[in-house]
Amino acid sequence: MFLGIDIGSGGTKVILLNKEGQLVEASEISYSFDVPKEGWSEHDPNEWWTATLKALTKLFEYNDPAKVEAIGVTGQMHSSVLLDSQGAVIRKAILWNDQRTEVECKEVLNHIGEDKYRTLTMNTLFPGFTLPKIMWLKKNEPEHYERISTVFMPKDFINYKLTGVVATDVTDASGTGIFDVYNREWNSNIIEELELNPEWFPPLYESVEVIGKVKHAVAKAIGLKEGIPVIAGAADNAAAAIGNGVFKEDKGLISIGTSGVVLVPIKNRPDKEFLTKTNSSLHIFCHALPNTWYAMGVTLTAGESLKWFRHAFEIEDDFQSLIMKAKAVGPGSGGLIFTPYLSGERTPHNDSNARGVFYGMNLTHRKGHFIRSVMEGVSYSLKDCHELIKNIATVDSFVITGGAVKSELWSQILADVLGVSLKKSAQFEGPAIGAAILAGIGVDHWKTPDEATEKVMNKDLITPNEEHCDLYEESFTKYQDIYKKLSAK
Ligand SMILES: Nc1ncnc2c1ncn2[C@@H]1O[C@H](COP(=O)(O)OP(=O)(O)O)[C@@H](O)[C@H]1O
Ligand SMILES: O=C(CO)[C@@H](O)[C@H](O)COP(=O)(O)O
Repeated sequence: MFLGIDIGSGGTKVILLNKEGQLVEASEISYSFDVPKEGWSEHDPNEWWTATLKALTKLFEYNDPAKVEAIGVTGQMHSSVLLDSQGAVIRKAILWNDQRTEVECKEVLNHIGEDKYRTLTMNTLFPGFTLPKIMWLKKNEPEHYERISTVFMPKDFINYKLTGVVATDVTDASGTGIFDVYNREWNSNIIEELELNPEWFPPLYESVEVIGKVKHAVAKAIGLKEGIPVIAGAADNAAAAIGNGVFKEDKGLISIGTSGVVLVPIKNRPDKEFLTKTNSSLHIFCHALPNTWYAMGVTLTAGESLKWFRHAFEIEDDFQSLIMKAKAVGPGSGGLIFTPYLSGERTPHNDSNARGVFYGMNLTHRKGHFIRSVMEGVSYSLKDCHELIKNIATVDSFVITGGAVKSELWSQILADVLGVSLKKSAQFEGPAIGAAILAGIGVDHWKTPDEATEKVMNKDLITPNEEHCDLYEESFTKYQDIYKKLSAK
């Protein structure tokens, strides 16, 4: 069996995949990230490790850990884990949806030159990326900056706890802002220009490469056999794509987890000419198989918008009961429109000051209208991403994954808003499954992801309802107008 571990933003998920690619068991330990200030988000990496151990204890309650043959870890992207020279965590990780570094992004882009920076990395610099966080620390927390010995991502930290090896992979390095996505290597130009220490950035691997073996003490504590290989693993969106068989340009992935993404593999290696056709709010990153790349639009607060709504209004109902209330309301939520910019937005606005709005409230609106409008608003934001992706890739079909896939209504709303058929993944633990598949490839059990996924990818097809599509098309225009009218940009 192969073990997949996913350090999600809302919980750590662990899964076991058998050698036929079937999901044997899954377990999750949920948590929430800290929001110490408006626009900030942080999480203690040690909590991710504790959650991993707890989730594994649950997973192995009725499964034999000695049957695990390889391990793949994945996790949220960009969230900076900083270690000192003793391997201790210096401070809480600053997460992918943190917006504190708008000034540092501008400073870096001014220093290097915006066009040059984009050519060097294939991307613009978003506040959630790792580089501006390092620059922020230099200015605001010099006592922490001085202690930095390693900069890596959440899944790399778990790999380090498992193996003692400091490493990262090309998919996560892509989201640091210090990485040459075209050549799949650290960008020495940026490192030199910004006077960063090149030793902070770990040795690079392709996602499927083995970085080391589980340490004796850890193997003993979990009950694993001695010497189990751990692969480098991949960023969560790349892993989710692999877990859903999305690694060629014919198929795309849409995910609604804490964040929302629209992802398509790119046909050819992305070059300067490709960049001229590509909106700069899209991400161009290395994919999890050697010599492959993808383009991605990101909505920062997707599933998290519904979670926020539940907390903000102290609603006791679970997601299922909450969504029942939305079901009773017709498409369009009686004219109520929500913009999900609760922690700024990347695609299409790249605006850390964008904020959420409920627009069009009237005396007829009830709780169900608000819940449905949140689900619709998140879907509109993914339509914004989809529109930009359509300009650069022709994709025959999209698979939908993430926690929101548990809801039939949300999946249908998304199909109606986008006006495209969606294949709904049978499993919502896409990233963890993808990590386990990559582990299977890493130890030569499978050659390609579809050898693992073809038997298990039973996906329901969700076809859009044409009447609803027309209505949503009109609401989408109003949704876009809200940002245009209220934006401070
Ligand atoms: N039963 C459900 N119905 C609809 N949405 C759900 C349900 N359970 C969870 N979600 C949504 O899924 C999100 C979490 O998705 P998940 O993929 O687990 O996120 P992450 O990987 O970021 O931790 C929640 O924020 C919530 O909006
Ligand atoms: O920042 C991004 C992608 O660039 C996010 O997609 C994070 O990778 C978090 O993912 P989830 O926890 O929502 O899966």
